Amino acid sequence: MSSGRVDAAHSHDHPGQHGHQTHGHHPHDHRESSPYIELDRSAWAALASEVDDDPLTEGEIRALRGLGEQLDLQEVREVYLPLSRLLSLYVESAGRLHRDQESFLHQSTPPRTPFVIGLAGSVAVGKSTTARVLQQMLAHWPEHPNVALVTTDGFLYPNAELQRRGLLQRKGFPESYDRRALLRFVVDIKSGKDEVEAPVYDHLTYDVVPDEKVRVEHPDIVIIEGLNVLQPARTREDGRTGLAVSDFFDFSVFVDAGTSHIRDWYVSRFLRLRETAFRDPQSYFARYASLSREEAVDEAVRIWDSINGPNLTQNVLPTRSRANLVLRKDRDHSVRYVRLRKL
Ligand SMILES: Nc1ncnc2c1ncn2[C@@H]1O[C@H](COP(=O)(O)OP(=O)(O)O)[C@@H](O)[C@H]1O
Ligand SMILES: CC(C)(COP(=O)(O)O)[C@@H](O)C(=O)NCCC(=O)O
Repeated sequence: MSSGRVDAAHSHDHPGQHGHQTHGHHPHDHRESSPYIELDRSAWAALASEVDDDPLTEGEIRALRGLGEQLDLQEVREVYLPLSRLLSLYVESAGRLHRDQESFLHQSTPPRTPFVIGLAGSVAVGKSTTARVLQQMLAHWPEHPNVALVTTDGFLYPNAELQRRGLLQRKGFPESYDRRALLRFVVDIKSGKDEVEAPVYDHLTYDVVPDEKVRVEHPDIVIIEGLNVLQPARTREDGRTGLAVSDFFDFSVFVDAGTSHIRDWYVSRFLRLRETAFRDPQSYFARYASLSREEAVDEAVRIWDSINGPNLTQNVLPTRSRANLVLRKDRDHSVRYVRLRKL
C-alpha cells in the first residue's frame, strides 16, 4: 500500500489557523511558497452575487441533506453556487481545449470525454451531501445537463472477501477496495465509452449488493466520490508505479474539517442512526439499536478510533494538498474558507 505523505505543500495542518492572513475582498495569497489561493467565507460568498442563477429550493435542499448535515439555503447560495460556477468554467474551458487540440492536430478527433470530478474527504465529513448538491447544481447549467454521481464504496471488496484477506476491520482503507476495477471504471469513462457500470454498496447491510450495478450513460460530467479517490498510484514491488484514478480527474475537491469535529460528527451520526437505520432488522448494525446511549457512544468511539480515525490520518489527510480545491468546514458544518490551486 502506498500512502506516503504528499501534503508537503502545506507543513501546517490547518492552513487557515496559523496566523497567516486570509484576504477579504482581494483574494490573493502572497505566500509564494504555496500553490494555493485562500478565500475566507465572506470573500468566497461575495462571488455568489456575480452569479444570477437560482439556487436550489428548500425542498430540494432537504432531499439532498445527509444525516446530521446542517445544509441550508444560505450555505447553498454562499458556498455551492460559486463553486458550481467555478466548476462550470473549468468544464467549458476543457471543451475549448478539446476544440483547439482538434484544430491543432488537423484532423477530427473523438468527441470530448466526460469531465471527471473527484471528491474526497473523511468518513462522516459530509462528502455525499456535497456531492449530491454539486450534482444537482451542475445539472442546472444547460451546457452540461447530464451529471452522474458514483461513490467508490461499491468498489469495496464484499465482506466475505475482506474477511478472507483479514481486512474486515480495515474497511475504507485503500487496500479494502478493488482498486484495479475502480481504475478500469475511470479509464473507461475517460476513454469515451458511452456506457459504464459500477457496483453498488448498501450501508444498511454493510456490504456490496450482489449483482446490482449503477449505470452511467452518456454523461457530461461524472462526480466520483470516496475516501481514497486522491490516493497516488502505488509503487509495485519491482519499483514501478502504475496509474491512479486521480490521474484521470479533470478537477478534484477535498472536503475538510478538524479531525476532532469529524469524530464528534461521526459519533452523533451513530447515535442518530441508532434511532433510525439501526432499527431496521436488516441493518448490519441492528444489534446496536438496543444499546444504551452511553454504550452506543463507546461503540462509535471504538469504531472511530480503530478504523475511521487512523484511516483519516494515515491515508485520507495526506492526499488533501493534491486537490484542486479544499472546502474547509467549521464545527457547525458550515464552510469557513476555500483553498484553490493557483493557475
Ligand atoms: N451504518 C450506516 N447505516 C446507514 N447509513 C449510513 C451508515 N453509515 C453511513 N451512512 C450514510 O452513508 C452516507 C455516506 O457516509 P460516509 O461514507 O461517512 O460519507 P460522508 O459522511 O462524508 O458523506 C451518509 O449519508 C451516511 O448518513
Ligand atoms: C463505506 C465507507 C468505507 C465509505 O466508502 P467510500 O464511498 O468513501 O469509498 C464507510 O462509510 C464505512 O462504512 N466505513 C467502515 C467503518 C464504519 O462502519 O464506520
